[in-house]
Amino acid sequence: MTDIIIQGIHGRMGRALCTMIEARTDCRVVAGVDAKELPSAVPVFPSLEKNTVPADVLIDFSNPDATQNAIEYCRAHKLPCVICTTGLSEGQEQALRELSKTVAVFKSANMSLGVNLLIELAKQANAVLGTDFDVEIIEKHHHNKLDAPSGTALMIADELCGASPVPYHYVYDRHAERRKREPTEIGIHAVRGGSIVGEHEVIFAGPEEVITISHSAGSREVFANGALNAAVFLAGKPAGMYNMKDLMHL
Ligand SMILES: NC(=O)C1=CN([C@@H]2O[C@H](COP(=O)(O)OP(=O)(O)OC[C@H]3O[C@@H](n4cnc5c(N)ncnc54)[C@H](OP(=O)(O)O)[C@@H]3O)[C@@H](O)[C@H]2O)C=CC1
Ligand SMILES: O=C(O)C1=N[C@H](C(=O)O)C[C@H](O)C1
Repeated sequence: MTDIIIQGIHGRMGRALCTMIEARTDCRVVAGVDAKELPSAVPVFPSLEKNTVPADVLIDFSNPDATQNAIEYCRAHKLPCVICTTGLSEGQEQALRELSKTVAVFKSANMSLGVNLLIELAKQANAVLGTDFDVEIIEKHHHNKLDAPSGTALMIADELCGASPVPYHYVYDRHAERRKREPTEIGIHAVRGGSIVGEHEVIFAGPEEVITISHSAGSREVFANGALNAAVFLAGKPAGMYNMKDLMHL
């Protein structure tokens, strides 16, 4: 049984985690952390520093400031963590890499099986198509999302760059530009509206043909399930940086 603390327990993802965990026998939520005070079945603390409940893993779906607290708390308490919050600064990304030298850290901007498979398919497509095909990424999310572009869009672009000899650079949203597109660009575009859970499209536009690989999340359950699987996977693992490739054996 993996005992989990959820940071951001009263948020959209925190609530989805609490619902999904009820059906599981391999893990349970023992405490939460949230800026909001609301009734809860488990003790909820206003900050991790105030937590008094022992646990095996922390799952973080909050915001970058709270993630910074999680990094410090997990270092001090040697607590493995699953970091799902997006919009982190380069300094915070670096602090997570440092943390992973002493603690097991699982980090993914998208905990769904589908998006992580999409990344592998997109890398394969890019290797075949090369710079004859222009790469553009479009992401769509609900109107309450704070960061743009999405962590997933950036993760897709970073993975394409990492797997390609082409020195790509990113161009965001292409407004007020009057110039021709370069073949070494990856265009990244954000749409915000209504209750869209999360959609990502990778477009390879070539001479006379276009290939589009897309993923649409039907509900937050896909992210919640992925995060719970990651927490169970991570409990007891040695220090290191883990991601969905480790979980999915990609
Ligand atoms: N990796 C993945 O698969 C996914 C990642 N995400 C990412 O997860 C994050 C959270 O998303 P979502 O649940 O939709 O966001 P929400 O805003 O709904 O939830 C975040 C929760 O954290 C609380 N919070 C704010 N500050 C603190 C703090 N200092 N300490 C503790 N809790 C705090 C918020 O309270 P208050 O509202 O009062 O500020 C809120 O209840 C985002 O970065 C999002 O991009 C989302 C879905 C999937
Ligand atoms: O904020 C969200 O909702 C989501 N955020 C993640 C991101 O920024 O990529 C993942 C998912 O698409 C939902």
